[in-house]
Amino acid sequence: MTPANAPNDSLFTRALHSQRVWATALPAFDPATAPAEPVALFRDWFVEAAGAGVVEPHTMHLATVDEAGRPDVRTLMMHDADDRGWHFASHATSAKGRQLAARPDAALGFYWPAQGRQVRIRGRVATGTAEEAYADLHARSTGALAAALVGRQSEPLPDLATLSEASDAAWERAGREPAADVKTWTAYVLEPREVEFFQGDERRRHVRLRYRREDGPGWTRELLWP
Ligand SMILES: Cc1cc2nc3c(=O)[nH]c(=O)nc-3n(C[C@H](O)[C@H](O)[C@H](O)COP(=O)(O)O)c2cc1C
Repeated sequence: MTPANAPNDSLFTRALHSQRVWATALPAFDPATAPAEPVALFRDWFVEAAGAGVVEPHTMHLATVDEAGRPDVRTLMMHDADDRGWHFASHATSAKGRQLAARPDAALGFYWPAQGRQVRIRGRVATGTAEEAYADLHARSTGALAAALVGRQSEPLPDLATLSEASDAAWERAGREPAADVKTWTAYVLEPREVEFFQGDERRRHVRLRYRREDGPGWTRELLWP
């Protein structure tokens, strides 16, 4: 540690050491009452997270691997969760798009701190049709369309002025041409093989319930040591 870093390091250390998890009243979770299908439980927990005021409960982490097997992760918006799986959208030409095209195995993670709840999902990502991508692109705000119209996601950007110019042009076009298409915009669905629900507990007796399925339709359920 150099002297120049000392004040910042001590602020950092104090801030870090003052943090707590599972220090509030948390809901009880009885796995014996859990439904046979994980998506039903996920949808219940999502409604409860939104109702409890969890900030942006629809954001999730998507983990992929690149062609060399190196993991990558980023935050995305969940667009739906249904019998097919967990839906999201992005550019096929982005890093994640290229990684998923080469290796469609992926994982998602949600964390809802107000309730001490985590959900982890593993499976394969299927690519939706062009019609699904178009519908997704136009289901949301002008800002979402403008952001997609900017394109070139994950390419190196020479400077912020270049982004500002491209963004202004995209906002202008999104307003003038609300039906504009973005060919690289792609709808994806992660089809789950494993879904784990984690209910945190103040005394660290966390409850973990994992659903698993192979190729058949039914799910098996098992508890895991925390
Ligand atoms: C809260 C939040 C939501 C995001 N939602 C999306 C999204 O739905 N789709 C998307 O392509 N990128 C989204 N991003 C940006 C991604 O995290 C990421 O920067 C981008 O997709 C490029 O990732 P890649 O280089 O791994 O492909 C979001 C970022 C944040 C912080």
